Amino acid sequence: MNDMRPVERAVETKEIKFECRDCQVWYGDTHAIKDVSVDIQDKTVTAFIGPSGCGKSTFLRCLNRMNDTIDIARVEGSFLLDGESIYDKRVDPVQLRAKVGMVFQKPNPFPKSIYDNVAYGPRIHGLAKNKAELDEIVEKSLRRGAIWNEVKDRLDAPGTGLSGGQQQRLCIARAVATEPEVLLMDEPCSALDPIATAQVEELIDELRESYSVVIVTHSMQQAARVSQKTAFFHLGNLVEFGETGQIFTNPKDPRTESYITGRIG
Ligand SMILES: Nc1ncnc2c1ncn2[C@@H]1O[C@H](COP(=O)(O)OP(=O)(O)OP(=O)(O)O)[C@@H](O)[C@H]1O
Repeated sequence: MNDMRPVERAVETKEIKFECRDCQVWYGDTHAIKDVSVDIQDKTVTAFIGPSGCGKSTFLRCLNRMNDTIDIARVEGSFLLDGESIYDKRVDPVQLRAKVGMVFQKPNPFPKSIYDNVAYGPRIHGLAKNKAELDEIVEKSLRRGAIWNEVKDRLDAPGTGLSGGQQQRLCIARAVATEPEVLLMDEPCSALDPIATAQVEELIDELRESYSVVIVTHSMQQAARVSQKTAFFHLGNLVEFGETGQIFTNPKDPRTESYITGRIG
């Protein structure tokens, strides 16, 4: 039979990496995150946007238990990574942070060589059996961080001697060296010039092929350029979450519209 019906295109379904439900965070009496529920997909860049103090970084830090390090912070709700609670008593936060890596606003290489910056995580997690394997991990990670060509001849030089943009790519290489599944980035370009920012944005787009990436950004242009999903936070609430294109062109909530058109922020 000559079947002329159009071939149905496979719908691209991405796995849910993080399933967050009814999440709350308090700092003492300050209710910083109010009843937030969101699904974060694998192999996707998700941007968290919103005015200063709305809770973007607080929520990001919940995803690898960085708020545990803040005495007055209290976290409630369900945070499931691949279906398992990351706040379960059996979960070791150090192991969790190898799986859910983080890159900070200000590049923060250790006061060690470029090589040792990247080798640090694999060493403490016992990921290499010998020096040759470690060398391989370091090279692969620096390549993923899109900085290998710039540093391959000076791996023993201090990481702190690199330019700001190179330091940030070194920190990304360090974060991917432990083979994480999720990469959290808290305003990773805010200390970088436009050229270094463009390099890191390009890198984020490549990292999406392997990881689930969550980025906090103050730049709506950046969110629009690098992310496929966007979450808009306001006063601790997750006001709107959806496809980045929809959030920026056809927001459903008037608060989102006010923010993206520059009326609040
Ligand atoms: N360590 C802390 N101790 C006490 N309060 C905190 C702490 N960190 C954040 N807060 C408060 O929690 C709320 C949310 O802050 P958070 O830093 O998560 O917001 P943000 O959206 O990331 O802001 P920004 O864009 O300015 O970085 C704010 O009211 C802030 O003052």
